[in-house]
Amino acid sequence: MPDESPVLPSETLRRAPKVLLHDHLDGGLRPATVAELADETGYDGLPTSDPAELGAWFRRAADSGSLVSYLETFAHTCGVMQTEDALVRVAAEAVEDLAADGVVYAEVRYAPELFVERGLSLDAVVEAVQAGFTEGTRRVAANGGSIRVGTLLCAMRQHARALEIADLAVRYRDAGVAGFDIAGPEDGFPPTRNLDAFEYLRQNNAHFTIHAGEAFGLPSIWEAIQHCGAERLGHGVRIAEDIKTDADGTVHLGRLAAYVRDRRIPLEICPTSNVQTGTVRSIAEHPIGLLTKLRFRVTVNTDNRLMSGCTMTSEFAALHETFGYGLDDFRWFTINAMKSAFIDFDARIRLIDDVIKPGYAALA
Ligand SMILES: O=c1[nH]cnc2c1ncn2[C@H]1C[C@H](O)[C@@H](CO)O1
Ligand SMILES: [Zn+2]
Repeated sequence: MPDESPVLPSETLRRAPKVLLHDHLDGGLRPATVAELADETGYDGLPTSDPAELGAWFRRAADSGSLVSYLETFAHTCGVMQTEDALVRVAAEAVEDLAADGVVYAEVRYAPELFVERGLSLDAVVEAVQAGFTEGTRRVAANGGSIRVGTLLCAMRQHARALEIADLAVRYRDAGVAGFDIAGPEDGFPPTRNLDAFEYLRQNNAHFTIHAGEAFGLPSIWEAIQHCGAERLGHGVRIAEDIKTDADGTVHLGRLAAYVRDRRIPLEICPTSNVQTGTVRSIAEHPIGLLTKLRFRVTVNTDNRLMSGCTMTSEFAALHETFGYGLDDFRWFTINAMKSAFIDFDARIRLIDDVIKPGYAALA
């Protein structure tokens, strides 16, 4: 770890090409958009309509120390995302915000089943979000930028619609849906409740990740990989519980941790979110330091930009400040993420060779 590395200005980190695999659409709205959509759609549940106060409120409420209370504020973002117009707007703005943050490839996820309260069909939800991503990508290109966005469809663990959502992901895979995920409360909702969905996805050669090893420990990670067949782990941070370090610094990997590392299973690490949900006490104590040193396939992600008040740039800045990571480390996280994306191999290689490597070389 390059402790003596020079201080990297935030603008350098912003310009560095970044790849984001774990970002929730309903966790990344602009506060002003939440307020305006509430007004337009007649949603009256917000604590305030002032954008600055609203942004601060979301962050405070998410600093909750538990995943279950962290998830409570999504009722408000989902509350204002119940029309096609709202979904198009939120999706288009997400792409603009990610591009402004220096993200060159993103997989943005959401649960279609949360946007049907006012009568939209699941298909209409997916089509509206895809239209928004297309519009956002067009606006970025019109401003001289470039970004590619893929979609992951989530099923909520506490509902019983995973097979239906898996089918939706397969049906829309040629329209921009790159994969599937399960999200929501982890404790009490093991991933094996959705085995039929994972079986269906595997039969259809479709990709999926699973939120696991955030609010629940090793059994959740083990089930996600060995029973369900997850290709990546959403968070996966509690794999550190299977790693022991002796007083003399010798490290021992348990069988599950060794398997995750040997198979290069990507960890979608979201440092700030993990502090907010109480998964870890602080960024300084975050196992990303150990996992990176041990060369797990670590990726860095935002999770929920609104609730965490973060961006990819700010997550990189926090890691730079806390662990002394420099551009070589950020390039490594970025290439790890690009290799782990759910788009085709040729496209991943092209982004690595034509965008990421030259982008870091230009900063060096
Ligand atoms: O970190 C998370 N863990 C589990 N579920 C989450 C996390 N962040 C967001 N979600 C939930 C809330 C959203 O409504 C849902 C789909 O984006 O996923
Ligand atoms: Zn998440």
